[in-house]
Amino acid sequence: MPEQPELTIQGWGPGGSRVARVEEAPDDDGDGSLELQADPDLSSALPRAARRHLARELGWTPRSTPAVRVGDIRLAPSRLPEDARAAMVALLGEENVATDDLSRLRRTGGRSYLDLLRRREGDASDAPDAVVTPGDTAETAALLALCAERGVVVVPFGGGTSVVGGLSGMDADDRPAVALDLRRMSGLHDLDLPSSLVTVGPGMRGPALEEALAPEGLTLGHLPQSFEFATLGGYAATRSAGQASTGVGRFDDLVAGLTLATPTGVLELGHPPASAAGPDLLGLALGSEGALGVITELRLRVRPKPRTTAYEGWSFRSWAAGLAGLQRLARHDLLPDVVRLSDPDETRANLLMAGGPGATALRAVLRGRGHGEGCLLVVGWEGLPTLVRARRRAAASVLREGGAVRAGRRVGESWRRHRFEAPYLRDRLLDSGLLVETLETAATWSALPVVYDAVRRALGRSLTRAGRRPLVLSHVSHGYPTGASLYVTVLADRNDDLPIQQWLAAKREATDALLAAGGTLTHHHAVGADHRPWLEREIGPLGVEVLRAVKQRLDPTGICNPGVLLPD
Ligand SMILES: Cc1cc2nc3c(=O)[nH]c(=O)nc-3n(C[C@H](O)[C@H](O)[C@H](O)COP(=O)(O)OP(=O)(O)OC[C@H]3O[C@@H](n4cnc5c(N)ncnc54)[C@H](O)[C@@H]3O)c2cc1C
Repeated sequence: MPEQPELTIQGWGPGGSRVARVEEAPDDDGDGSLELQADPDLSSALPRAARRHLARELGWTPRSTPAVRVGDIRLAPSRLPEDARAAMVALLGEENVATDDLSRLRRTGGRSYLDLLRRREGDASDAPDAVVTPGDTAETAALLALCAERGVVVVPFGGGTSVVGGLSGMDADDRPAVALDLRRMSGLHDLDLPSSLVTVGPGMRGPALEEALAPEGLTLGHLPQSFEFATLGGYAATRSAGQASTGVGRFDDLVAGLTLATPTGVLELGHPPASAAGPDLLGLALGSEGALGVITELRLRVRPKPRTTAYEGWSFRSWAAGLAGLQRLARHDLLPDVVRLSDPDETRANLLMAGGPGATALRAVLRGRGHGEGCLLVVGWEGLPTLVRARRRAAASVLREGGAVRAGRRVGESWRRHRFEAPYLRDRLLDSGLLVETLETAATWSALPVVYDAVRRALGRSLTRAGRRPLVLSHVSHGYPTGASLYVTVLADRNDDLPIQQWLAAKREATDALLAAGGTLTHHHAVGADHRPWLEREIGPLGVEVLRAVKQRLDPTGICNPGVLLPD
């Protein structure tokens, strides 16, 4: 298996060994799916109209707020006791127990706005004391037993793309901690073609799996925005959803079985194709975020690579009309594989960011049809040509009945081409004095409009400073018969004196508001450290007790990622 590129330390994209720079992004991989915007300068990363729009909406003047040099990031010496290190070396070999600064820095935290702020300000106080890389399930289980005996916290580390503080390693007892890096377990172990099942190591990333499946004409089809760097084990541990999850299913739906190594033994979970042997324990491991043990192998459902794809745009006069249109598609079982309805603010921002004559012409056409303040919907179908044609035709007639107007294939194809670029742009906006963060939830069709209003109001209230309001961009994606997820991107003029407190207050207000309105705490980002104060509101005190009891049985000394999932 070829080396997978390292994620840069202070932002997004592949990084060199010292400096985190977006110029190091690779070229297009040739199949048109990863056209990355590798531009270090905001003025060329964003069209002038989009910059003017941001400045006007946010009352923001771009200013230079660069990250400190990676070499200036503060890192405390490793606290791993020498005898524990020696025992780990005896188990894994010297080359698989690292305590040097760069290895530790590379495995520090994830990629939330707060993680990035800390690293950009030179703070790595949450760094692990060592990085260990076991090679298989047996070594992982032995390492967990060793750490339990010696009181060393273990934080499984996949791609490092958590956006909920999943890798913070917080521990009430402040014990030494190791990052358990899964990169040595990234092989394809078995392909059961008749059953459409593939067995893989958890450290493998999506692009490597897709590359390995391509010669067989197969695909997994899980495409989150973090696709380039996140791992398959990370997806399972966080219950991830990809951009085509409406069609192919969430990552939970793709896991047929897995192996979970815990400090007290190894669990083999899942029995494809299906089983009625009591409650499904596989569900306990999915979304367990390293708090119950380490996922060391996965059996995943794969499917034929689609023979045809069709992406296109539609426009609705209003957000309410757009939501009603999606609901109608869901009721008729006609939701496309990719579905993404932007609210008026996101629609305007996307068209301005796209820039160019095509986007300008489209805006004029939409204005002419009374959709000037409307909502763009991107839809995509994939599969056998006859099925794609039939589903597309049926969906088109339902959309038209709901007042939608076709906006053309270029809208859909353009979204598809640029869909992995936003995190690169985020780095440039962070360099220019902005707060940029996302949050997500899901709600039933009936609750969704209320949740949407509540989140926007809460963010507006919390982030308005001296009359300057934030810009809140939302879209609905991942449709279900009963509802959909809501994804929110927020931009605001950063409070340079108290940037962390500024976001913590906004996040608190928004989370309280979305829960009160009937949304879930998280649709696909997981609980991590950031959401755990609210978990009890979602699953109740007895639910939390049940999880605690399971953890107590599998991890009696509480060394498995104690900073996530369960409230203090
Ligand atoms: C720019 C960006 C875009 C994103 N887009 C999406 C998106 O579209 N959809 C989506 O679902 N998420 C998205 N995310 C969130 C993130 O990518 C997912 O949560 C992903 O599943 C994390 O995978 P990872 O390998 O990076 O895990 P990590 O970040 O390394 O770990 C995440 C959590 O899982 C635990 N863990 C990791 N591997 C294992 C294992 N093998 N066994 C046990 N526990 C483990 C870790 O301890 C941690 O608590 C995005 C994040 C970023 C930064």
